[in-house]
Amino acid sequence: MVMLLQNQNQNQNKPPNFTAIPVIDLSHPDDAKNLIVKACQDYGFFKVVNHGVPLWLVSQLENQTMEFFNMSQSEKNKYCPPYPTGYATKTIGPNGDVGWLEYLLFTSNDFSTNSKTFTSLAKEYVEAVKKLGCEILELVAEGLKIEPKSVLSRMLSDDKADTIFRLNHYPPCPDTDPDMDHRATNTIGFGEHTDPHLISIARSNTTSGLQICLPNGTWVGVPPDHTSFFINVDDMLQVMTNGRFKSVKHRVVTDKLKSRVSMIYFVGPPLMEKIAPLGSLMEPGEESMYDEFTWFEYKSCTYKTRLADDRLSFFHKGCHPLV
Ligand SMILES: C=C1C[C@]23C[C@@]1(O)CC[C@H]2[C@@]12CC[C@H](O)[C@@](C)(C(=O)O1)[C@H]2[C@@H]3C(=O)O
Ligand SMILES: O=C(O)CCC(=O)C(=O)O
Ligand SMILES: [Fe+2]
Repeated sequence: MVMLLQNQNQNQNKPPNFTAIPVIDLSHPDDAKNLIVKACQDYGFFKVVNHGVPLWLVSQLENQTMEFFNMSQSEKNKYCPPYPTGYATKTIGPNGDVGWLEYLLFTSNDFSTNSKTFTSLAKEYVEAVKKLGCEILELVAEGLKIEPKSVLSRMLSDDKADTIFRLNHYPPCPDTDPDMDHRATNTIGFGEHTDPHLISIARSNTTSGLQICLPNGTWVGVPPDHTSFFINVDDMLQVMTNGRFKSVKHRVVTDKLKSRVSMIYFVGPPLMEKIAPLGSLMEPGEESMYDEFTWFEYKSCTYKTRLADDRLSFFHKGCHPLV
């Protein structure tokens, strides 16, 4: 893959690893519900183990995904239907963002590529991850002590849930930056952003690269763990918890020698779902930080902005969205 990414070599001086990452064991739901809420408040980010998604499924889908990305560029380009679904390289979104990656993006349950095996594995994986998403959203409601416990998970179990499945491939990037005196620099694979949805459920192979921003503004590296899932709090969950949970800012840097592959399932509500802080969560006299809007309105705004833009700021009480 030939890539020319001008001004993309940023010195991200390898940050320290996030050693305090909350690890939630889903085989102990009573502990898990409280630990999840704490993790969402403290970092907007946590890792789940004993998640119930079969590891054979995960690794077979990863192999199939690599088979796709290992095809010739001209073969892959056949899978570039009109944005936002299908295969793309370098460009992220419609507004000029670029990264050192290629990816497949599926916005429906149709995972068609050249391989029937890929299609059926992707279907099975997404079903399993959807189940995991419902379980996590139920635990969030239970941990927050709000009823019914399906108050969040119902948006995902709804047939009209607006989800995205994304497979990212970051080829090795042998960068050297003459301005940096040949010190190691890292090229941006996926620039910093928050995810717009409710939660994102992500995993990767054993190559590092994912970094998150802690509430004090420090960037930390997330040590890869190919058998676990990493959960991000996204913008919609920040709104629905009236800011108690923080949508986590994250980015991906490339590796000089190893390729990285990640699979992310973005859990979005039905397009016409009205999004506002949950009434059952609000303390007496607590003011809503956001005006009510639909997920469709937020999503439309998302696609009019750049990756690093603070999209939520347009929806703060009294601000006028770009719709
Ligand atoms: C630059 C962009 C890409 C993005 C849409 C956007 O205009 C801003 C948000 C981006 C993001 C981040 C999370 C997901 O990867 C994604 C699919 C999403 O819903 O919002 C991407 C969008 C994209 O790649 O199309
Ligand atoms: O590749 C990753 O681990 C994260 C990519 C990402 O943030 C995204 O696709 O929204
Ligand atoms: Fe993301």
